[in-house]
Amino acid sequence: MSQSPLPLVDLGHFTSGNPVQIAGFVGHFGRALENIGFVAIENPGIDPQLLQQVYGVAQEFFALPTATKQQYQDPELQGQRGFTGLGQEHAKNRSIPDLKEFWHMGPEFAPDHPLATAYPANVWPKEIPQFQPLLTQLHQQLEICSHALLQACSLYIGTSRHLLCHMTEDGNTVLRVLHYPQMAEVTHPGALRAAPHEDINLITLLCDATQPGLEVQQRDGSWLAVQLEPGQLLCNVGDMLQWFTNGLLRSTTHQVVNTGMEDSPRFALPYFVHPRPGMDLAPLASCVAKTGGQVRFPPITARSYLKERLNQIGLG
Ligand SMILES: O=C(O)CCC(=O)C(=O)O
Ligand SMILES: [Fe+2]
Repeated sequence: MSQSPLPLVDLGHFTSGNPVQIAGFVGHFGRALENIGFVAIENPGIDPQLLQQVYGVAQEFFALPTATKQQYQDPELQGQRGFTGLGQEHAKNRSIPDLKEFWHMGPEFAPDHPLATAYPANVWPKEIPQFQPLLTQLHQQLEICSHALLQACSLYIGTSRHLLCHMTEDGNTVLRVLHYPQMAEVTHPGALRAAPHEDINLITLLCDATQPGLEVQQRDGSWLAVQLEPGQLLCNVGDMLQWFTNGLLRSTTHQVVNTGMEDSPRFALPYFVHPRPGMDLAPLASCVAKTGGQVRFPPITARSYLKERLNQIGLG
């Protein structure tokens, strides 16, 4: 396992830099997504105090009795909103479930919005009144950050600056509050906190987790342990963006390891950016040109792609 750091870029150079800094950001960010698929972001615009408050309510929620948490697990929602307990999600082609439980929240729409009934409504734990406002605030800050990163990505892949943002407008973007319990609480031999997997969506933003454990697979197969500095955020490419860019940008395998019974509980906050369900993910011509001219993936809507992939991981 290697410890060399991931590429690091400063989002301030993109959002308030001069033209040279903007171009530098686009180049560094894009090349990192192309080479490793993961990049650390300095100055992501996420309030560190808010992040600590969110981890505080996450700790409070997951410390509730299992029966209380299960009130927020609706089998009809198949994990798309509210609580999902231990033993549910597993990586693709793997039967042993991951050692994690989580909470999902999605976008909120006004009742007269055309997509108001397209996604399940959010649910909120009544035991923790601050859960909803804090998560909603974090979701908003992450959305702003994701827009800047998607713009930089669009410029890098040679399309109009707003194309990827436009694709994600009213998409089913989900904030996941993850809890990996202390190992002594679980018994499944061979299970990992998160088995090797690739994310399904366009890009993922990962706030700094409360404990180490995340590892990214490098091109030579070795695992790189990721350790962010406080205030940094990770961005990685998901399979939908790899598809849409004809493989130019790399959806990299990653995992969360547990090293022993003494592991502390770990909390993490991935934000999975999704396109609108009707968007076609057929590879973009500019990316086909940059990847040798052969179209590698057929057209498919984000809706069909997601449905198939959720089925493969026990959430569909
Ligand atoms: O816990 C982490 O740091 C990463 C989680 C992750 O990769 C996922 O939920 O897809
Ligand atoms: Fe992931």
